Amino acid sequence: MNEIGSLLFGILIIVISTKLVQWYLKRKTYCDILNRIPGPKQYPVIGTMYEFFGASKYDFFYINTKHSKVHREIYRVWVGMECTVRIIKPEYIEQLIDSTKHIQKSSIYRFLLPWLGRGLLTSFGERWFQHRKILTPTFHFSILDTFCSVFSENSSILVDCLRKYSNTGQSFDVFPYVARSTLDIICETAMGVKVNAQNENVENEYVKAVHEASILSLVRAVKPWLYPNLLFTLSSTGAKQKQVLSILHSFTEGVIKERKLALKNNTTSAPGTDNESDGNIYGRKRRLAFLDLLLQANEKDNLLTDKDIREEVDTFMFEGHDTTASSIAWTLFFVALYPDIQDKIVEELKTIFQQSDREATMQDLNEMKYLERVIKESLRLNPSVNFFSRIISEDIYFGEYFVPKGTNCTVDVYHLHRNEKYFPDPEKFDPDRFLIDNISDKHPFSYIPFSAGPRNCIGQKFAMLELKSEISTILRSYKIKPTQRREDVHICSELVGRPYEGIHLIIEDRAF
Ligand code: HEM
Repeated sequence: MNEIGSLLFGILIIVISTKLVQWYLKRKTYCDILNRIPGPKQYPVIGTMYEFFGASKYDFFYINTKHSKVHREIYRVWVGMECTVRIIKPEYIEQLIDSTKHIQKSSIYRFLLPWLGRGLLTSFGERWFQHRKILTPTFHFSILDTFCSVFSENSSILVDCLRKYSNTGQSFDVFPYVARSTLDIICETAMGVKVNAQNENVENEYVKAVHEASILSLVRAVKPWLYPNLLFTLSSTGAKQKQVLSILHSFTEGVIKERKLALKNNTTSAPGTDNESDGNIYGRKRRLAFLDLLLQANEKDNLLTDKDIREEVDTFMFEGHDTTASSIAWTLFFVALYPDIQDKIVEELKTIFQQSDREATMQDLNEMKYLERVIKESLRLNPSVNFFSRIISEDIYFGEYFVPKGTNCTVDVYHLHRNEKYFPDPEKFDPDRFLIDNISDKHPFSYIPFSAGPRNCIGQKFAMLELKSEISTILRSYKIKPTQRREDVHICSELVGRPYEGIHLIIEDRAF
């Protein structure tokens, strides 16, 4: 090597070393700041991921949250080289989610992108704002009113599907039945198509694929070596995901295609069709499917592309059926465990329906105040969304702890709901915690099963009506009894917190 070559080589080494030192110092300062927040011991590169080594996917929830029992307000974990600050204190949660600044979901949601794309759950910025504005009217009170008959019809089909177990003493897992029913409901109400999943006797392919896609996203999240897309694509998890996504996307594409065709042939009650003016179709009030609004925005105003629609449909199909299925199953479990609470619900239903077997209307559902408290208490103890995450978009202080911009921050809903200050004897199932007099002195962010602030759950009113309709219809037909003890049913937190072993019930006909 001549002199110039050696000189250039020397300069290159100096530049690279300087950059490395700069990166190291910056990184060290960043890590030092975050390591002031308490949390488990971390190691270079792997961070605190060693906790997941050898664990089965069913342990994720308990590993993820075991530190919340020790650090009751805030702590940090390191997913490889990425820090996540977990917050449990209502005041910190309010700072994060009540603000319009920290609106972007955390980096963990990127694993949902192949499935849900940039739908409402995963998008941010102007795109999120525009889509939320387009979608909000679909959950208007007057539209929900027209959905109540769909809730009732599908709840009755669910009751029929369960009849074979009644008075037999045979225990069965109610979860798959409920999941098929909530899938039928979301398809019919939001998408305007009937898929009749409840008529199938086998596990529905779409429901099964949702389950698998949730697990695969989580498996990837705890294996940093699968983060690079290329490595993931080559892995067995990547291959499985490809297969599962093809089932999910063909299902939603089919739903969109069917609805588009129906709109074209004028066989629906969509806005802008001949049926719109009469306000009544097939003896029912006109229904405005969520998908119709999207298709309208696509056709008339060019606001949404075909891909945008597919992504929103995937998001709503997932958010709209898995969360509710889980909440219904958990609530049925609690109601089965506590017969006195079950009796009180039935008393309320007798007052409302006076022995009639008519369908529940919106007004009936609004009168189910005690059942509402039972559902709220169930969502407190086993929220279907146990955690959700954001990126800190501006430097923030949580109490004495500084968290720099760009850090992931997770809200631990499960442990928030067990704060003894707001929920004394937190493991006790007590629906009366939600009596008006008992909630007035609670921190507004101490109970957030549907999140809160600008990115709260858009479907929460829909969900509450659906839950009441399904649970009340079941209890008007059957007495339900548990076959598992509470301590034996574990949470399997994929994206939604499901009962790991299912919810096994015994049912008997009820003379209503
Ligand atoms: C018991 C049932 C439900 C629970 C517990 C629940 C809970 C939540 C929570 C906690 C979030 C915030 C998630 C996050 O920030 O990552 C959320 C968002 C969302 N939920 Fe729900 N949800 C339920 C039912 C539904 C239903 C029935 C629908 C649709 C029909 C729905 C649609 C959505 C959508 C689209 C978002 C994203 C909203 C946005 O970011 O603007 N959810 N839900």
